[in-house]
Order: sequence, then structure tokens, then C-alpha cells
Amino acid sequence: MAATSASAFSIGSTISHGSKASPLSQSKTCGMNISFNSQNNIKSFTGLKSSFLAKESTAALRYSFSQKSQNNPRTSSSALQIMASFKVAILGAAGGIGQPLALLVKMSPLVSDLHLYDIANVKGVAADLSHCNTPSKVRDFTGSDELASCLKDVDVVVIPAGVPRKPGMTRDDLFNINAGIVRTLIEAVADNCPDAFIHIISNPVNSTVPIAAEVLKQKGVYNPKKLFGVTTLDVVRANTFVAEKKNLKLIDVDVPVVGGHAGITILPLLSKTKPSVTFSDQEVNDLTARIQNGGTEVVEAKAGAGSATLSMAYAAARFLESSLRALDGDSDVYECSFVQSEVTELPFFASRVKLGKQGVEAIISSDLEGLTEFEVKGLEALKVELKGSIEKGVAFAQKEKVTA
Ligand SMILES: NC(=O)C1=CN([C@@H]2O[C@H](COP(=O)(O)OP(=O)(O)OC[C@H]3O[C@@H](n4cnc5c(N)ncnc54)[C@H](O)[C@@H]3O)[C@@H](O)[C@H]2O)C=CC1
Ligand SMILES: O=C([O-])CC(=O)C(=O)O
Repeated sequence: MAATSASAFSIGSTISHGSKASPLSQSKTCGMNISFNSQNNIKSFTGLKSSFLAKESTAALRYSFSQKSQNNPRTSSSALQIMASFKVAILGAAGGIGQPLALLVKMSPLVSDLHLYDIANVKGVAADLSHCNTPSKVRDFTGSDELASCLKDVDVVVIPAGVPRKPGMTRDDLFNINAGIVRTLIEAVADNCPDAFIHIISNPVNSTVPIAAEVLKQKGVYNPKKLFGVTTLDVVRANTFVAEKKNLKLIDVDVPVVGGHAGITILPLLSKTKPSVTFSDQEVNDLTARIQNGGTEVVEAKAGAGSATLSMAYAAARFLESSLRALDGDSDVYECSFVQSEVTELPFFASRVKLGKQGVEAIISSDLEGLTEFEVKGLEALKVELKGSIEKGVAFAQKEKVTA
């Protein structure tokens, strides 16, 4: 996104120029410090001789921490410190997305506790990850009896639990199984960590987010600013496909994607690509179709073995990282997400949002101004399908009310 904040563990982010004087998690310490006082120290974080961090990301990381150190009496420019202080839970952590996501989260210097929950055996995943010498403490939780302890006091809950598509299926075909899974998990979130940011990955996102909102309302703890449908993979794909097509340096490309997360409800706003790029009509058609069908491209290539897992883990890690940086006080963190919204007549809509300590601080409605004719048509078409998916989710949650 245009101003995605600098990255702590550097998942596709760009430089942040607005880091405010953050007290570096003064309120939440667990005594785990990591010092970054040279490029070498940053590299050594992963334990690798040469870091996976891109040159630009490393620069962003150093810039961000040097900004913080200037404002923080506990740090000096020669020994920049960050404090691992956030608790993160992944529900569905033994799955195709859950496992690589857990690895990426384990690499975050901002995370002190990583809780892995699944109905399948997650002990092995946790044991495996716990051998990585990074700050967070990994714990495993299996089955519904352990869900409450998994969620106690967590700051962010990420939910990739549920079944994925096979070739020939739509995301909506997953509704019958995943709607109930999301409802049950959100009930537990409401009971155990009602103030947490909730990141919903489970499909169909266009319906599972409205289901989550209804359940939270029934429990009396709904905070629309903290409930997010994760649509970051649509942005990641848009950036990648545009860069490929136009031979651009990937790190610089930024395409907002609005609407929802299924087929035509995914609308890349190619006219708002940064840096400014000129597309022929044919290119707009082809790129839009490829971005809308990015998930299907992977489902078909996997031929029955599931849907996107690695790119999704990467995208979810990027969204998590942005959320943690916002929680940590960074003041210029922007991501696209499917949230409660007033930018259209629909109650939920994906667009660029500004993230802050309290969740969504602002929804960037200006992205929907000055659209091309193609984009206006796409927007009108997607609203019909998206409205139906939202209503389906709300009706499901209202039919089977939870106990408060
Ligand atoms: N938002 C997005 O952009 C994307 C969403 N997805 C969705 O993410 C979901 C997960 O995909 P994969 O990880 O590939 O599936 P997977 O089948 O590999 O893993 C799902 C995991 O969820 C667990 N699970 C099932 N019911 C559960 C419950 N009640 N509580 C806790 N865990 C439970 C399973 O045991 C399994 O370990 C699917 O619904 C898929 O469509 C996938 C890619 C992109
Ligand atoms: O396509 C799927 O079923 C999984 C998904 O949401 C994506 O990859 O965007």
C-alpha cells in the first residue's frame, strides 16, 4: 500500500516516514530485548549469514528504529532496542496456511508469545518451531477444551481454520462447513480476549466477517474497528502481477484492491497504481481477470491438494506485522482490509484503511473517487454479489444465536 509502515520482520513493506514517538511497548514488557545496532545485527536476527531481508526492507527497519530511538530514553542510536511484547494466537495453526504463518510470526521481533491452536495435532508444529532461537515463546493448544487458555490476553487472533477449495469449487461452496467453524471460534474470542484484533482468513471471507460481527454483537463485545477480513493476498497478487506485466521493480508497486474477496468482488484499482503506470484496455482486462482469479490459479495448479497456503501465509504475516506496528504506536500504517465500512451503501467493504492502536482509525474513501469507466462498472457489478454474501453470513449468525 502507499504508506504501509516500515516492517519489523519486513514482509513486503516500504519505508515509514511517520513513526511517532513510541514508548516501545513500555506498558507491556516481557524482558526480551533484541538489539539492532548495525546492519550485521539485523542480519543475524534470523541466524542466517545473509539475511532474507531485502535491501530496502532492511533500510526501512533501521530507519524506523532510529526514529524510535530518538524519542525513547531507553534506547540510544548505538544500541537500538525493540521489545518483543505482543501475544498472538493462530487458530487452525496445523494447516496449510497455519504452519508457514506460524514460522513467519515466530520470526517477528515484536511477538513475545505465540499460541498455536488446532483441532488436529499441533504439538509437533509447536515443538518444531520452538527450536528456532527467536524471542517468542511457542505454546500448543489442541481441541476445544484448550481454546480458552489459548486465547487469554492475546493481542491479535489470526483465524485460518477451516476447509480450503478444490478445483471447480467457489469460495461460497465452503460456507456450510466454515461458517460454523468461524462462529464457534469467534464465540471463544468474545469470551476470552474481546479486545483483541481479529484477522479472519477463513473463506468465504465475504460471509465469515459478517458472521463474526454478528456473533460479537450477540456477545455484546463487537468493536468494528478491530474486526478485519484479510484481503492482503489480493493486494500482494495485484502488485506482483502488475510488476511482472510492466517490468517494474516489485518493491515499488502499490495497487489498491477494493470490494470483497471472491471472483468479481475483488476489484483492483489499476488506475491508482503507484508509481503511475499507463495500461492499455487489453492490459486492464487481462490484469483484472488474473487478479480476480489468482486464488483459482493456485487451486487448479494444486489439483485437489488445496488452495494458496504459502503466499497466503506471507500476506497474513504482512497484515499481522502492520497490525503489531500500529499497536506499537506507529502512526502511518495502511493496509487494504474487508471491514465494516460506510464508503459504499454496503455494510462491509474492502478498501485501504489506516491502522492505529485502537484498530481502524480511518477508511480511505478517496481511493473510490475519480475511477475509470471500467472500474465504475466493476464496482457496480461487485456490489450485487457482495451484498448477497454479506446477507447470507448475517442470516446464518442470526438464525443460530449464541448465548451471551
Ligand atoms: N483470505 C484469503 O485470502 C485466503 C483464505 N484461505 C482460506 O483459509 C482457510 C484455510 O486454508 P488452509 O490452511 O489451506 O486449509 P487446511 O485444511 O490446510 O488447514 C485448515 C486447518 O484448520 C483446522 N481446523 C478445522 N476446523 C477447526 C476448528 N474448528 N478449530 C480449529 N482449527 C480447525 C484443520 O485441522 C486444519 O489444520 C480456507 O478456508 C481457505 O479457503 C486460503 C487462502 C487465501
Ligand atoms: O482461492 C481460494 O480458495 C483461496 C483464496 O481465497 C485465495 O487464494 O485467494
